[in-house]
Amino acid sequence: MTQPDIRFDHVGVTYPNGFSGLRDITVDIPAGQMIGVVGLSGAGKSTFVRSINGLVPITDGDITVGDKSLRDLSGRRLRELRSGVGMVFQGFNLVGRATVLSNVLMGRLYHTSVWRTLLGAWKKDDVNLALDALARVEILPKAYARASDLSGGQQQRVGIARTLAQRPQIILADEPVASLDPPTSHVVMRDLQKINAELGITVITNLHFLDLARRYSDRLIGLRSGEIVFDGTPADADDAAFESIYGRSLTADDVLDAPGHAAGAHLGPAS
Ligand SMILES: Nc1ncnc2c1ncn2[C@@H]1O[C@H](COP(=O)(O)OP(=O)(O)OP(=O)(O)O)[C@@H](O)[C@H]1O
Repeated sequence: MTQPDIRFDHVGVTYPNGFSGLRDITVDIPAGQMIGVVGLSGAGKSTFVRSINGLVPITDGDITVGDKSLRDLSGRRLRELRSGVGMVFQGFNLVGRATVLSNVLMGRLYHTSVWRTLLGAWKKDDVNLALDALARVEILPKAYARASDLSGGQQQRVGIARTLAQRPQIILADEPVASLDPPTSHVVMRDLQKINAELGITVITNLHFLDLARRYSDRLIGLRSGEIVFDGTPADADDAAFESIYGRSLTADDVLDAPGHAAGAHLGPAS
């Protein structure tokens, strides 16, 4: 199956309260790229990422995923598009009292009849797919543990495995490491990078920390007030680029691995 390119054509998102989340975004994302979306809080990163699978409806322009237009896509056709676009969430979104394997099998829901889902009568192929996905993120031994008994990093890897079980062409990761400590953040980002490199799946990750975005992406898209103010390789992202994205110079709060930077700690006010 050919992987789809993603095209934003003059896309705008105006929320029901009139707030403009994205303005006139035109950008092409060829299949197979590993993209880091960066910007200040409120810049529109989540809106950008979530518009690609219709979680946030666009109000101007159009997004195409392969030959499918998201404009006015609803019902069965929207579900079909979403079946090829996996999503990884900041809060993992697992069912805590269910096993790891059951959570991963949820990635097969679109391809499974209601009676099989209700009875837990999963097809052997689907179970094998779920076990393979767990092996890929190196937590196969936890397949029969309760999801809530896992550490945050392990839970996020289950979230990634669930997405992989979906056999997606695109993975959208919305702040996937925001709840994790620095070493675990690197593990999860390496998983996403590996999946991109080995399976050719387009991965679009919205990240608060610039050093993570630079290290694990091959292209950075910088947003500010709902507009693209930077689009280039990590090597292009010099001080001037940071200033245009953040409207100020880089501070320790923008970097995960700043010296003495504990998880979630703030070294001082942003200048
Ligand atoms: N449902 C909504 N209704 C109204 N405004 C919204 C809604 N969702 C987001 N916004 C606003 O749109 C802007 C962009 O939000 P978005 O969540 O995309 O930013 P972000 O860059 O991901 O920021 P953060 O890192 O804080 O999540 C923000 O000003 C936000 O308050």
